[in-house]
Amino acid sequence: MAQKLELLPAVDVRGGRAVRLVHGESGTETSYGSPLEAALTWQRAGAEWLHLVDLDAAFGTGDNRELVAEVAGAMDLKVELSGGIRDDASLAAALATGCTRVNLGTAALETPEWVAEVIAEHGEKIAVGLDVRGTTLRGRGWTRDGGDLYETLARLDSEGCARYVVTDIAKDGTLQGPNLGLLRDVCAATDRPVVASGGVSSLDDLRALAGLVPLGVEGAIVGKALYAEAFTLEEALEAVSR
Ligand SMILES: O=C(O)c1ccccc1NCC(=O)[C@H](O)[C@H](O)COP(=O)(O)O
Repeated sequence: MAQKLELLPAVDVRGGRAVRLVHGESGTETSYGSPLEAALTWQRAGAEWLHLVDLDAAFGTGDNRELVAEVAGAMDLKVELSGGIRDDASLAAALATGCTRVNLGTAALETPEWVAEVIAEHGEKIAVGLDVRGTTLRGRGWTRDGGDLYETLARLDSEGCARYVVTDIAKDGTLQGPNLGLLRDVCAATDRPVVASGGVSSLDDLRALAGLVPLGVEGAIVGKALYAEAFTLEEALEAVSR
């Protein structure tokens, strides 16, 4: 039986609040209140995963480390933690939350030797976020160019990276649908599982992503669509359950 698509509802934290951004751009925030309440809402709705992002740490405008640790610690589900994890101290703090895995972004572009080391040391606990405009990677909270997607993917594959979280920044927070072509291309370029992120707007988008599971898409992060109540998480889980 084909594996079902995993769903990862997102809680992005900025200034202590759960927010959504458009194209990941600082200053486009819509606030949705308490991150803990949001996370508990997704957990109560049956989520198996939470995608938890410290946006301040990603942008270099401070951090929400204690709050993120509180949210991660309150969860019974699996947590993928992202945002500003770039060195031994931030990685240790992230892993100490008890999260299931962390998502490295900027570090994979700027300190590849360190990333190779932590992949070798932590294996499945490390995913790399490939955040792209076209086929150009972006780091530092998606504000700086960081090289070619496929060259970086080949390097990370050779270093044993366990999985990738692939975001088309042009789609993120826009409710315009995921970039299925990009996901197909990435899946064709790697045998590692891919988590799709950005742009999900409808249950049909989720069904389309579920159709890519045989190609290597393992999961889908869903943010804005849940906060905008385009559908409920229960409906989303049902839509990808078969
Ligand atoms: O994940 C990061 O490190 C990050 C850094 C800078 C800006 C945004 C960042 N993440 C955003 C997300 O992970 C979104 O929650 C996710 O792509 C959901 O997108 P959508 O469903 O389109 O709201």
